[in-house]
Amino acid sequence: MITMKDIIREGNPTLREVAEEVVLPLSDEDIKLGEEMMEFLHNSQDPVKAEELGLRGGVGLAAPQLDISKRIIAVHVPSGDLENPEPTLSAVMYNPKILSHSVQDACLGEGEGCLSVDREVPGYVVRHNKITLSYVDASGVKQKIRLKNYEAIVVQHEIDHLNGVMFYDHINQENPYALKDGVLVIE
Ligand SMILES: CC(C)(C)[C@H](NC(=O)Nc1cc(F)cc(F)c1)C(=O)N(CC(=O)NO)CC1CCCC1
Ligand SMILES: [Zn+2]
Repeated sequence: MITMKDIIREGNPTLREVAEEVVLPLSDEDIKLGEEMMEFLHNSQDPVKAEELGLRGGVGLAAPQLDISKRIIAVHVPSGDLENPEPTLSAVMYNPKILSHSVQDACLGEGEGCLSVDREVPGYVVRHNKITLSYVDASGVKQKIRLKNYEAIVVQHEIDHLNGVMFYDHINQENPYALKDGVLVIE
């Protein structure tokens, strides 16, 4: 079972590598890894388990964060209201690829953090507001989906990890809260 000790932190060179595409058909090993990554996200969002296991509440995870330089990500975005337990996005994605994106950019009003970064790095992380994404799912089926707003931000944050990019690479050094006209701030 994945816990925080399995997650590498900034400074580990693996976080700056470009990860390798996963070979298809998916191996049992890669399928199992995806399941474990999703289990981590579920556990991390369960107050009892997160407390027991000392987990930070995670919404996404990329294989390079486990020191495995493969193009695998897991995302689990809760719906946000307790009545509706259905997550708005929950998927293990193999070889995810952004096919196209909106001209419209967006950022989280709160800025971003990272499970591999044990410090606050303030500032806006400007990303695409909408993306069209292809990936292979855990059943080996090629999927093509469109995402926007928070879900799109999460997936872009995870795909960055597959390309050795950290969220703070996007922050404007001169003025971390500088915003070009028209960037949507997502609260
Ligand atoms: C770094 C951390 C603060 C833990 C961040 N979570 C988060 O922003 N909020 C959150 C946590 C939940 F459990 C459920 C929920 F809906 C929201 C996160 O998981 N990531 C993922 C990560 O580090 N992947 O490598 C960072 C987010 C910043 C923007 C998108 C992902
Ligand atoms: Zn991260």
